[in-house]
Amino acid sequence: MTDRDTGRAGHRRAPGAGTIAAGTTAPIGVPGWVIAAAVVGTAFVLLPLASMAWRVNWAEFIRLVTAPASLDALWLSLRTSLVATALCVALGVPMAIVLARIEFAAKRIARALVLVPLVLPPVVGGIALLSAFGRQGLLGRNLELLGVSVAFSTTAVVIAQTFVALPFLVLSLEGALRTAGTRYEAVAATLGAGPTTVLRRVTVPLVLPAVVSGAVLSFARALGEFGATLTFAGSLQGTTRTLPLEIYLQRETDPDAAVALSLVLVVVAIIIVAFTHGVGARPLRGHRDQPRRGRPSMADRPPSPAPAAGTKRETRSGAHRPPKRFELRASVRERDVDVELEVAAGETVALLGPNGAGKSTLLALAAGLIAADSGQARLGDRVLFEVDAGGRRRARRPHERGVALLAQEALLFPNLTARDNVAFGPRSRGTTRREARRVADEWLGRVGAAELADRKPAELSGGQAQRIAVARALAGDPELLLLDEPMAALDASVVPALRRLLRDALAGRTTIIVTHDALDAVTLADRVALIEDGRVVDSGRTRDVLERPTTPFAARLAGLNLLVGTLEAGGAVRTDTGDLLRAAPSAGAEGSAPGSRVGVAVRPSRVAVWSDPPASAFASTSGENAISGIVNDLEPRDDGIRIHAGAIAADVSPSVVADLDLEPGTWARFTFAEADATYFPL
Ligand SMILES: Nc1ncnc2c1ncn2[C@@H]1O[C@H](COP(=O)(O)OP(=O)(O)OP(=O)(O)O)[C@@H](O)[C@H]1O
Repeated sequence: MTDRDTGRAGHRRAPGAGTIAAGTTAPIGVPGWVIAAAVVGTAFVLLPLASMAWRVNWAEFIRLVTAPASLDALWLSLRTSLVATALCVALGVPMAIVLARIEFAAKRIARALVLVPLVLPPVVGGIALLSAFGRQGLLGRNLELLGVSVAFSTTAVVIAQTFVALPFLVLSLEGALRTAGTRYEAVAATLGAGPTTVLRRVTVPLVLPAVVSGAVLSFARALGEFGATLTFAGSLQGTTRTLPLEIYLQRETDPDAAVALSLVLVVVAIIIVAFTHGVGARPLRGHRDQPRRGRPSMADRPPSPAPAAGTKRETRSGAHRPPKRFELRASVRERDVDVELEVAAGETVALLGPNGAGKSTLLALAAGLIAADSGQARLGDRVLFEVDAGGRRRARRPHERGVALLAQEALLFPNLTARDNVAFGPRSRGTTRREARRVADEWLGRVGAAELADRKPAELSGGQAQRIAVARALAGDPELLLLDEPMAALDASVVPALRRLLRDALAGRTTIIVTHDALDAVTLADRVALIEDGRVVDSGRTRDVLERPTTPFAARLAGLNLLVGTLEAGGAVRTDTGDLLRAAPSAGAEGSAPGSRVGVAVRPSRVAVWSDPPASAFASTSGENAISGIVNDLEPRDDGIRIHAGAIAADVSPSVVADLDLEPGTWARFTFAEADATYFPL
């Protein structure tokens, strides 16, 4: 059964959770022939290198590699490769960011062209460079007029090396950026960070290992560059004759020197590869999936409870900006979402709906993470976005909205400590470093995480990380707080403490909380809005919506059966499936006219189950309501078994299921008393 069917939160796996833990080897073995082929492959790579080491004239080695011409070449190679690497980083990082983060029409073509030098024979690259920068080249011709001669200079060596090495950096960094995704960047923007701050404090630190390994690979490629350099820069000792060129020349005149210098290059290559693997193997991690072993620290325990309070309104929330009213009316055609929602100043609205209903889309519209095709949103008297009749869009960017988003996962920035994570919002909004840290410490104290301030996210459990994420979202004092299933990814044991924390923190704040859990709606929200198939289908006081569900989803959420039908004269209800039911009118339903559409609600625990009904007149003679149907699901529950048959469900004990021999496909009769059912207008 799916979440959509039940309307309840599906169990979401913690990242990395699984039968075989990440990092372990699956105990299924590897076929012997694969191992044999791998050994042959390894020998194929190592044999030439080992042979070269064997050929080296060790007695003369030092003299050969320290000859003036060799040292000149080595020194030139190192200098030019370093400069080329710096150029690769300076040009390649922006190129990779544009390719990974911006959608534009000719993107595939642009990517293919950028990567061409990777597959081009280097000599062809050299000719291309001559065509651009040579004396008669497209640019070179003009440079010559200015007295600048590029070809056959050390500058030409750097250009040739950069030309062939740049794709390595772009390729590895673009892949890393795609893998990292944009979720951290979206969170940073909603905390108030502008694009440059997001790039500097979030994106680059996240992919730093890829930048470093890409740079090292580029350096290695630059160091080994031969064909393009020879064609474009020539072979002038001390000016353009790099180590590979020197080796090539020496091969004719002094083979021992060529082999010795080759070995030097091999050693440099091995060091580079080892270093790249070391860096690449250490990706930045988010929080741990499991709590630390050993004695639980204070911070592993739930935070101290909020001050005793009767209702959400009465709880203390600390000083913050006056709350603002939020209004949204928007459509997103691609997702078939067309929603309208208002949240009063200081109110918390729980947004409930089945999977794919449009809840996250609504939050993304409010946060500015996706664009609407029509409509507008306002926060107080500020317009967040507006699409006019002609389709022209005016929108504040996410960091200009004063809207904070707390997602299912904490998404703490892995490179920052807990304190710096919480200080991120205030810092992004221009607060001094000192003040931001003070605010961060205050919030960490409020969420019961003061002693975690200096830990990195990788040293936190999921519950701890989410508490710090709450502090981070609130430290920037947002005018609208968006919570996207903030407890869905957490272990059940830490949920009550976080719910208490939120209950305190949300008081007096304009908040939308997406949840699958009716308990969240009851304990945290003033009002609920139900969203189904991209439309808000119902909204109202939490109690009212749950007591008088108007859709099957809402009924399931409230743990009620909902039988929809038409009111008949005399107060009975004829359901859409033809059953005649008697139920008490709910408050406000007394005046309903015959022929009006009504819903009948009854708790599954008040429904009795019988084996296949022979007596069709049972209902009218016994005073009980009766519905017959084919059992389509048996659902284990904490206190028994829920039997589903079409629109009705009944909670019974396992012994009843055994006695009646119930299983999917069998007929059963479901009965309930008139006094246990209420009807209300739809
Ligand atoms: N990135 C996307 N591109 C295109 N369509 C999307 C994208 N994300 C969601 N959708 C579609 O938009 C609709 C609304 O999805 P949304 O994620 O807002 O639902 P939801 O109520 O948040 O669901 P869930 O409870 O599963 O998170 C769905 O039909 C979904 O398939």
